[in-house]
Amino acid sequence: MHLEAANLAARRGEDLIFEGLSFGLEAGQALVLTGKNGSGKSTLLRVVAGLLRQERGTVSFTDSHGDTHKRVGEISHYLGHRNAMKSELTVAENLEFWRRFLGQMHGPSVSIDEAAAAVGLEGITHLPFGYLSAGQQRRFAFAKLLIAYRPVWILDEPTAALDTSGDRLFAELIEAHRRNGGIVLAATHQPLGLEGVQELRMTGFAHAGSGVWA
Ligand SMILES: Nc1ncnc2c1ncn2[C@@H]1O[C@H](COP(=O)(O)OP(=O)(O)OP(=O)(O)O)[C@@H](O)[C@H]1O
Repeated sequence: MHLEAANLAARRGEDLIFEGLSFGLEAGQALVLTGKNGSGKSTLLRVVAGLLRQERGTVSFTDSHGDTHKRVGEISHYLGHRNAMKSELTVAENLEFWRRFLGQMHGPSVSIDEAAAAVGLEGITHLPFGYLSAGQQRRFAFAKLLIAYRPVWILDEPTAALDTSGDRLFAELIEAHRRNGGIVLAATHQPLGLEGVQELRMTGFAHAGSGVWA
């Protein structure tokens, strides 16, 4: 399994945000994007997820059978700044919608109740999503990743609005995904507490450098 980005460039409006950006991730590996506000982290994640068209370059995913997919969004979960849930539907209705919409790929997935328990919120899936606190909403947005398997997780500020126990819990769920051979690409302003991840420091306006997470 392999996620490959080669020579990517992306533009927002008139500005070239980055160019010549390449990385490769094998099963179990994670890449964390860091950098100041506006440096292009969300832009890169959206390009990889297929939500934004790149100016140049390619993104591809090769599965465990050696088949290459150009539409990485189809084999990915994308957790953006917004939670992608309807406020007026219950948590269970929202997650059921996503389960049906996403369909099942071969790989580990759990029931809605199990996913709620995994994010520490069992027993409240009957509530409208809009009734929940910001942290509870973020936890259920993350539960979406557990109910339908996708090998690649693309996460934009996944721990925004979370308390300390939520931070730890998300780190454990991400690590479990990696242990199962999953690939993670995440943007963050704070360390996610993940083991052995690579870091890509985004600098914006076509200057990006890479290093190793300290
Ligand atoms: N729709 C848009 N049209 C024009 N410019 C945009 C658009 N969206 C983002 N930008 C610009 O692209 C640049 C990169 O934005 P991006 O959201 O990728 O940054 P980021 O590193 O994720 O920031 P943050 O840490 O604040 O989330 C910024 O200068 C931003 O103003």
